[in-house]
Amino acid sequence: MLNTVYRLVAPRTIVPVVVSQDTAGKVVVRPTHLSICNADQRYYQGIRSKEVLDEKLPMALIHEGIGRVVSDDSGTFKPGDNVVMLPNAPVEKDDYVAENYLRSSKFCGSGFDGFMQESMVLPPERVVLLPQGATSEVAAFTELVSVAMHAISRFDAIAHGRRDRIGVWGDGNMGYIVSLLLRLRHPDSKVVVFGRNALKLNDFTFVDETHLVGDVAGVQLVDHAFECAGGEGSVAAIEQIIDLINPEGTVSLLGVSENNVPISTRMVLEKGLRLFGSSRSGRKDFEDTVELYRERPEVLDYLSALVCSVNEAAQIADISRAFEDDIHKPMGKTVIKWNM
Ligand SMILES: NC(=O)C1=CN([C@@H]2O[C@H](COP(=O)(O)OP(=O)(O)OC[C@H]3O[C@@H](n4cnc5c(N)ncnc54)[C@H](OP(=O)(O)O)[C@@H]3O)[C@@H](O)[C@H]2O)C=CC1
Ligand SMILES: O=C(CO)[C@H](O)[C@H](O)COP(=O)(O)O
Ligand SMILES: [Zn+2]
Repeated sequence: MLNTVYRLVAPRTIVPVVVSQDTAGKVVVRPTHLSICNADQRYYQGIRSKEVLDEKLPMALIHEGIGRVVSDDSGTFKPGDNVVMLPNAPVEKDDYVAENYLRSSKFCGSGFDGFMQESMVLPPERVVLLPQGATSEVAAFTELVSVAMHAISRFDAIAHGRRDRIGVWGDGNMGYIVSLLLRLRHPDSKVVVFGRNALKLNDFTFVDETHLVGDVAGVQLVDHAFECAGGEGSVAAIEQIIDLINPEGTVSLLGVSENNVPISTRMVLEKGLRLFGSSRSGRKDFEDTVELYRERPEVLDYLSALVCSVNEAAQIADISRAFEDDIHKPMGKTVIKWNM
């Protein structure tokens, strides 16, 4: 099959390339709704180092997206099925290391072509059926929800059992989704969010407390914490977490930083903290996320608060405009209605 792939060849420069792809045993999915992640912006704007850009470009961006099945040579899906596409492609199995941590796995939009393609040709294991009625604009960023699901599952396995107060640092998309899933998964815990923007914190209607990071005097310590700030914000967030967490607490790190983050290891030692990182997600996390949409459809309503804009893309200029608009958005996710 001939397929057009829209690759970033240099910062802010996207070109179409026609490639031939083998569809034997594969599902052909026409992307319908894509969503931009901060990781895409780091490539689009050329924020990554020259070495990384030289190594990874040209590459089609985007690893958050859904689509409609066109054909399936494996017989797993029917034409017309609405599905979420999984960006992680493991090439081996390990008894201890999850698929998203295996160094051999291929991740769409990070070294391998992402979803900015006319059609995606995927093995059936990299496709999950969406429930009927799942709002497309929200389902578009299911991958981000699955990352939060993954981090919370790891937290559940690692953190000690006193979970009276769980702190979440970051008032953006990741902070919102982690807080929402914590609320559902740990209804008896108090979810306490720390952010930099009063306006964004107003949207966290389902949590117990919100605090501006500059105004934490008298705030009760938390038992465990999630860092969802990323970028330069990670430095201050991790410093404050170490200050405001009880001894033997667990800190889940989710924010991606371009530069190394200095950490007060003295206090990590003195408090006996456990810091663990989580990156990306695996098939089980996608299945759990879709199951959550099915069982608790109100989650989709809460997530819809994150849809900042839906931009239709029918030509390359539209894709560039969506990326440029995303840079200046006040909050939330930029969704692209993909008509390429
Ligand atoms: N681990 C993984 O697999 C994944 C990681 N990420 C990463 O997670 C991070 C967050 O992503 P996302 O939520 O979409 O980004 P957003 O920009 O939407 O959110 C980050 C938020 O954190 C706020 N912030 C900055 N500094 C602090 C601080 N010290 N304390 C509390 N809040 C702070 C920012 O405020 P302000 O805007 O005012 O600076 C902003 O509102 C990014 O680094 C992203 O790359 C994303 C997807 C998956
Ligand atoms: O967004 C993400 C997953 O959803 C991760 O941040 C992303 O995979 C990191 O990749 P890269 O090394 O290319 O920045
Ligand atoms: Zn991402």
